[in-house]
Amino acid sequence: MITLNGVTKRYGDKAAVNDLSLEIKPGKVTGFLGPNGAGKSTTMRMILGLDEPTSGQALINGKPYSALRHPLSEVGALLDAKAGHPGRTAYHHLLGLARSNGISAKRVTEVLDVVGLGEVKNKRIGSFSLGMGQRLGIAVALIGDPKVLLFDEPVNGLDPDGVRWVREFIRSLAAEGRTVFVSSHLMSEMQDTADHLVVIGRGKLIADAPIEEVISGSSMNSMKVVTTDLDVLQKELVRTGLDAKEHPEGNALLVTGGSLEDIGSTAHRLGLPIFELSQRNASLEQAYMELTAASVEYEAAGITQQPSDAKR
Ligand SMILES: Nc1ncnc2c1ncn2[C@@H]1O[C@H](COP(=O)(O)OP(=O)(O)OP(=O)(O)O)[C@@H](O)[C@H]1O
Repeated sequence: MITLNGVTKRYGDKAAVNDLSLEIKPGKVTGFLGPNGAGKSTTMRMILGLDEPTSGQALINGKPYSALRHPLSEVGALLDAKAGHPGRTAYHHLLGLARSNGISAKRVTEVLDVVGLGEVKNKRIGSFSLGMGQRLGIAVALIGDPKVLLFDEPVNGLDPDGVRWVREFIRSLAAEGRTVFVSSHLMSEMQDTADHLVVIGRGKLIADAPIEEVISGSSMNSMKVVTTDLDVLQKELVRTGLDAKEHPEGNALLVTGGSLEDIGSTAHRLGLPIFELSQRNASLEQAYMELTAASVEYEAAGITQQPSDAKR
């Protein structure tokens, strides 16, 4: 479990992280989202004891990182996959880390197998592809068999096979009951990986909720209805407080702000037959864009963020 109690980090006048309180729970993947400069890396660094909060506390299993007696056995992190001397073999890179932390050489072989690097363990890190480097970074995070794991942009630059492997691996770690906290800018990837989301903007908490709740809160959730008299139905839906307009596909209405039942009962009351009544859920990307629209730090002049097409 990771706990943040009113954590603030100031750089001069600027609060990179502003009074953040959170509990990141075990047994699920918690996605960590926010625009560039929102404070994600700073938050992760404070959890890992690499930055000191200006005020508040960042705790791992109830203790600040500095108070952990065997840190690698309590928390593992993938922050920069390129860390490690290029002339060293994967095995020796991990062995050095294991030895200085009282971890057995057997565990080194074990984690190399777990991440699929067993056969290349005697190759130099410098010859590794990005995907292999990422697997090595994950092996480093796992070396002490910690219950808490942090991954900063773990699929950055990976090919589709690599992305899938990381996603399934991260999910399996949560399924084992570990606390898994993952940051990413790839919304579609987050939608497939995370159970719960924490969204921050300009250092402040914007959302802390199950992923379905974040998506269902989007105004981009819409319904399509097809009937014989679209004008009559549209007027009545608008009169009852729903937003109904012509559907971009034509010969239908696009309705937001109500439920399928609202539309069905209104049509029934008007005696109109329904030929199609369907719901289209927003994507995580659309929900995220709405949530963070007010907190994007650097926006290109003249470009407003438009949620992309609802079709996926
Ligand atoms: N060492 C530092 N000195 C001064 N300002 C800093 C420092 N580290 C971070 N900041 C500022 O704090 C804010 C948060 O940065 P941070 O890197 O945590 O954001 P982020 O959400 O990880 O961004 P990104 O998605 O771009 O990686 C930014 O405005 C950044 O410029």
